[in-house]
Amino acid sequence: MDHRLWTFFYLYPMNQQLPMFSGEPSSHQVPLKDGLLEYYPQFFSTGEADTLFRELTQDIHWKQESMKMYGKTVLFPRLMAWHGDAGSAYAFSGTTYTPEPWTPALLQIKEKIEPPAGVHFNSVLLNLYRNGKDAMGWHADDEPELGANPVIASVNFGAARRFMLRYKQDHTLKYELELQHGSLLLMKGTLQHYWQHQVPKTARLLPSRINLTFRVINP
Ligand SMILES: O=C(O)CCC(=O)C(=O)O
Ligand SMILES: [Fe+2]
Repeated sequence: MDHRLWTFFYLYPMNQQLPMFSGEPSSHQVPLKDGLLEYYPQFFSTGEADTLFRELTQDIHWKQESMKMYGKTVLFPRLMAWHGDAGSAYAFSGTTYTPEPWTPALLQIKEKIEPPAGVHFNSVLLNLYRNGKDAMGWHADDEPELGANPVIASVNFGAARRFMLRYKQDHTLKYELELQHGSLLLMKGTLQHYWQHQVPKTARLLPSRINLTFRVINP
């Protein structure tokens, strides 16, 4: 099927509140060219998501990190934190991050997402987007320590934001969804080889949003 048709087909039901008749949260498979997304709009109940959002906002030591670009120090337009098993150090944009230990809230989330993800995660990168001006530019999660075809589990709390994907070799091939409060997005297969993703800035006045990407870091 034409890719734009897929986009329309999947985007429509994704924003609906689907009734859940079984105990399992419902999900949508998005079979992209050379990659796979699986979206669970209401993976956490609203009550659970509200509590986790509050706990993470308060308990994480959020920091504005910087990176060197063309000899200049540039602040990332968001706050970040890195948690995980001791020994899962992670190099990102020229800096090596040593993880803080797991907190009860992080362990609670990790235990709940591991069955659908089918892997045991040893680390999580946290990003706090303070308002619509905070963002993340185009990139792929393709650092060598993530291995060839990583499963990355992205968990979202707070303001809903656009999550855009583009095919690396043909930017007209695109997909986009709005990541909701309490949702889980699994990125799988060869997605990180062939696709980039971003969370764009918006002029809309938005409250804060927390995204967690659970990862398996190979030593
Ligand atoms: O905030 C998001 O939804 C994306 C986060 C992301 O791409 C990353 O942490 O690598
Ligand atoms: Fe990413």
